[in-house]
Amino acid sequence: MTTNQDDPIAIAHLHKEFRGHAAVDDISFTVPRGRVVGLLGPNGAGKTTTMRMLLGLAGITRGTATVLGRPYGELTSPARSVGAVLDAGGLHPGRTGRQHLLIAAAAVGAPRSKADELLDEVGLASGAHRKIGTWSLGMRQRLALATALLGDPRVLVLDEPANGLDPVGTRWLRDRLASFALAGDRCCCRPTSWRRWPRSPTTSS
Ligand SMILES: Nc1ncnc2c1ncn2[C@@H]1O[C@H](COP(=O)(O)OP(=O)(O)OP(=O)(O)O)[C@@H](O)[C@H]1O
Repeated sequence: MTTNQDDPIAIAHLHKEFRGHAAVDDISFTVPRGRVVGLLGPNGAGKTTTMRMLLGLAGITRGTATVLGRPYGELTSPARSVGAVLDAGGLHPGRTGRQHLLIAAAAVGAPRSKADELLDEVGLASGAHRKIGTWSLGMRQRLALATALLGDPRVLVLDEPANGLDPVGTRWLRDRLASFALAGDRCCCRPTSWRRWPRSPTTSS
């Protein structure tokens, strides 16, 4: 597959081995501006590992993965470049949703008002003062998405963001991602498990 290195996400001949076993084998794709692209493949096909390499969370064995033309580690303001949801289970259970978002806002230099605005937008305003440990999976997914949006990034990378969302939440997420991609020159990449599919991940938009 040919790739365009000018696209906001560009993956070229990416390969990852864990102790001699290939988790990702020579995958290439790009995510153009204004698009929401899904990465499809069965469990264990390497979707999450691909996203982790893109975000600098896993080393690359061979190939390249760039966001806005650079490896993630070379971005000058990563939070303003790319927002990510990789594991909504990683939130601190003893903090309230609002505490979590205020801490994250301070870390990326976003105003406190942005945290409250996003809590409202993702439908968590009424539960924001409860501890995250008491929240449902869908609520945690919404909070993770709000966290990813804090820096007003140009690119979103989301790993199975609809997990745990109710039908209304799933519809809201679809519309939100479409409007995100359409606003300016932004784009979104979201892996989705799909059983009964060849082992190598493929893309669809
Ligand atoms: N840290 C690790 N050490 C060893 N093997 C790993 C590690 N992370 C992932 N793998 C292996 O790499 C392969 C790809 O895993 P990955 O989580 O990327 O798949 P996936 O497509 O996201 O799966 P799922 O749809 O179940 O989330 C799997 O065989 C997995 O066991």
